[in-house]
Amino acid sequence: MTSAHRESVTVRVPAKVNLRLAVGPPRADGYHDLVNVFHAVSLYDEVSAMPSESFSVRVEGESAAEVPLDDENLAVRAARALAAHAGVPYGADLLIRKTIPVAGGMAGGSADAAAALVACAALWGLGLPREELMEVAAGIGSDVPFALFGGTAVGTGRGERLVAAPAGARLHWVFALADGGLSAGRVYAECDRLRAASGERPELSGAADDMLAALASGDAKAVGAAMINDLEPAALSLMPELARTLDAGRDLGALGAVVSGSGPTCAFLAADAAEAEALAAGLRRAGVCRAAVTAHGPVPGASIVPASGEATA
Ligand SMILES: C[C@@](CO)(OP(=O)(O)O)[C@H](O)COP(=O)(O)OP(=O)(O)OC[C@H]1O[C@@H](n2ccc(N)nc2=O)[C@H](O)[C@@H]1O
Ligand SMILES: Nc1ncnc2c1ncn2[C@@H]1O[C@H](COP(=O)(O)OP(=O)(O)O)[C@@H](O)[C@H]1O
Repeated sequence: MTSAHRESVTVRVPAKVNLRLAVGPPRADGYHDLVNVFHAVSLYDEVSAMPSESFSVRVEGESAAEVPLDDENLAVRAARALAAHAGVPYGADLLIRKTIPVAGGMAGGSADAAAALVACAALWGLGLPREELMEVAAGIGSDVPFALFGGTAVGTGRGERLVAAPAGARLHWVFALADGGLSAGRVYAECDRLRAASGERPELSGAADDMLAALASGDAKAVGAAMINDLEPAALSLMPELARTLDAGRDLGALGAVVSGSGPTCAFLAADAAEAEALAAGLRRAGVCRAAVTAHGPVPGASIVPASGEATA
């Protein structure tokens, strides 16, 4: 491996929460059209890429055992896809330091894929514009482009077509982590099943209007009131115990309480950092979650961590 421009590149990448997730009817390709207001939060994974002639991955962190180490790993899939896209013969040894809950509805695997794209593009000296990385990202998974994009954004199509949303004020969050995970595919299928049984007809037009107005106003209370996740009934149907967690957060004064994406992590909005800490402590005391962590948003998407001595990456 002689052509790599660096010894190693490390990228920090945020988790997401869905501030508004509107789900349309199932499409012919098995996916659903969405209006998906993504919001990047300060809960991060780190992915380092080292030069190699082949592709491999190691994972460190509390939930490392739940992450696949073969080609099913989304970071490996992303690195391979980038090499194929750019037509380069390089490989990479990837190291993932995992903090984002696995299968938790916070897009940790997608985040790692986005981080691997940024890390390998730099490691291999590809000089690709972000837009081109976004195209490769969309081929890996619906949530991968947002992990590159960061901030707050509205995703349409499968969630991969992104437009930045008004920045608004800094938002303070508590995430209640659950035991076990939920598969996104299973939760979408359960959503379809519940809707078929009730005759509900989903409507995407204008679905994010209330949330976008609330974000633009900078009023956290309005944001909390506009938080709606169409996948929540399906996640609650598959994991009924989450209702207790959501109720506990509401009783503790959360401005908004939703299941994050396909779950089972529950997201609570607090008025400020101190209220978020108090809410997290209350959830722990109530014994309604495996762990409760605080974070803020919006934060930038996948970004290179400057090596020591480097001013910028
Ligand atoms: C629900 C969301 C909300 O942001 O995220 P998570 O909460 O899982 O992180 C996403 O839509 C998940 O995105 P992601 O996890 O990248 O999904 P993909 O790998 O593309 O697809 C996994 C499966 O989810 C279903 N799927 C996904 C996206 C979409 N717009 N419609 C779907 O029906 C399909 O059954 C697909 O086979
Ligand atoms: N790098 C990765 N990190 C986490 N999960 C991964 C990764 N690569 C593949 N996966 C697989 O993707 C599934 C969904 O993971 P994740 O993205 O964490 O959840 P979610 O889609 O709920 O946000 C996991 O159960 C795991 O099998």
